[in-house]
Amino acid sequence: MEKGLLYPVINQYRADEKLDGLWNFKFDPAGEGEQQGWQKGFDNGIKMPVPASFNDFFTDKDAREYTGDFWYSRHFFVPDYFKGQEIQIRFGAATHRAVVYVNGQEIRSHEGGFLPFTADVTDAVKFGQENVVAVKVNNELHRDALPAGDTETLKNGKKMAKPFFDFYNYSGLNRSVHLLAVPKKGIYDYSTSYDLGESKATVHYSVRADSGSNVKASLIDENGQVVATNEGKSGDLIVTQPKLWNVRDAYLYTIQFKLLDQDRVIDEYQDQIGLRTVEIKGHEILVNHKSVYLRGFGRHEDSIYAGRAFDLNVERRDMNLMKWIGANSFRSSHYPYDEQVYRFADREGILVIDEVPAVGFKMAAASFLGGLDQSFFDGDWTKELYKKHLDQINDMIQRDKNHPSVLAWSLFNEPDTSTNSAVPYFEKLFAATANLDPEKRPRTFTLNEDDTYEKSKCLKFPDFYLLNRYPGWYHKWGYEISDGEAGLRAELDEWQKSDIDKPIVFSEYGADTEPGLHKLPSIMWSEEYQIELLEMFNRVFDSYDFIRGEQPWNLADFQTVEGNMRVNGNKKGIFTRDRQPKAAAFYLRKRWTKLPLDY
Ligand SMILES: CCC[C@@H]1NC[C@@H](O)[C@H](O)[C@H]1C(=O)O
Repeated sequence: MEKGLLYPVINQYRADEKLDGLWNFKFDPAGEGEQQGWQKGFDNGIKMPVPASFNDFFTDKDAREYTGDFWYSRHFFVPDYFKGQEIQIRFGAATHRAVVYVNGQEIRSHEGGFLPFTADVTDAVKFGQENVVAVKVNNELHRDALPAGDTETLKNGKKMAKPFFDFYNYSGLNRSVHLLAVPKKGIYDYSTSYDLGESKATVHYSVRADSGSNVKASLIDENGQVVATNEGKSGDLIVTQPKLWNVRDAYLYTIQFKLLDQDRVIDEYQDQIGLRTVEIKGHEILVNHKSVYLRGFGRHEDSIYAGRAFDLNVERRDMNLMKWIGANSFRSSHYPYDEQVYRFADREGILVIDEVPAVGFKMAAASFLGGLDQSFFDGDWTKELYKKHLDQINDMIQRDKNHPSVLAWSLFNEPDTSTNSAVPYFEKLFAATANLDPEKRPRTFTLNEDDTYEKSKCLKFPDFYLLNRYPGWYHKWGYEISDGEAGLRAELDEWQKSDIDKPIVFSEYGADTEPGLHKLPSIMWSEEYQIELLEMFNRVFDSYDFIRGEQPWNLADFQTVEGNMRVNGNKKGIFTRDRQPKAAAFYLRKRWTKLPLDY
């Protein structure tokens, strides 16, 4: 668990210098890096862009598919005037694990390829001089790590990733790297929660900072007017006539904390927040006590050239596509996205179901690759897996808890929930995560095809349900789709007859579609069939009032491992991988823009 994951800010107490750009890069298949002294830095090697996945830059298959250790290194200057500050190197993500060295000294290691971590390098840097950072990264997949998979060694001795999940194992320093100088006794974290009254809103805040200091908190509106202040490390900021953060109608306040030692300001942190509440009531999802019907997508951080790297240009385009089509939400399938994505969503009024990379926790996924027939939760890997799983939920909630866009936390994607061993694992995890979020937002996970109402043993845990269902594609496809609809309705009738009084959101459904393939009458893979499948699901959604959301899979086509079921990746996108519309995009836009934006 990280000490603090505050997003970097610049002010008179805090400096932030990005270390993005070309780093030196080397594969280390023989595991000889330390022995060769690479931890002291190296100037030879491939010039590798950061942030980026390394995979798609290469023209040879061994490099693209490389699995194992690989190294990054670059020089960086620490100015003399940073002296007295805590010097940190903050990695937005190193996929999947990393060891950080500065001037040859090992600083720390980190596990988890989709969340930030900070290396305190204060005692290792030379002030007023050039320094060198080296990072050993490893992208192997294991059953006791997130996301789950295996790493096999081929007969030629090369390692190969065998994911239990359907996205390419893009690896590297996928997000920005920052050199930070912050007060040694400063603000480590803050959290907020909200109460909305008739004509006022109360911001309950709490600041984690060095003992012996005090805090002056202020709330500032979009015109720069201070609308509320309070003294104390925790307390209330009360806003009269508040402008609430609403779905697709965002209003952001700046919250500012000044840390005082006696009456001297020693640190300051400012961030943008939105005044809103989230709750589940019966089978309704409520934002500011108003029912919301989710429309949007499962997504991936995925684009050509830089793979899984965060790309501001792609994010801007994706947000515009979602606004154009009439969406109001997305799920960060299947891992926490770059922090800038949530800041985009905060500004655009888009709701996010934030998902931890607990994907592939199902032997069916592994047996897709010849796995075992046991439960995923009674393997010799389960104990270690649980520790990492809880750690990454902790960090995801600690990192993302102050975003108004975050609606809920998804703790798994399509896990095994139908075996007896699943129950104690879920029991323990839901108990351990119950109080991590100061706002107590709903926790959930997606239910795979096999985890139906009658088969799943874990339906008591989630606060609402995310269903991934694929009649019309993985079964009852093509001309049989009418049977697929009948089967889907039969399952939903079971849900309806049950005493379950929680919302259901369809978080995945769809058809692989080759853009430009047209056929009358339709056949699978044609653009016409993708629309017919969506029409079938929408007929079903419109028949059950406890269905409170529709998020087809996926916003855009994305890269996966190669295989006889993938044509250069997963083609279930409503948009192509270069973000152009398939015919289904116009069909969904017609359906969704009929609804009010915030409905
Ligand atoms: C039947 C499981 C469907 C599966 N669900 C998880 C996604 O990550 C995959 O992309 C999707 C697919 O196969 O299209």
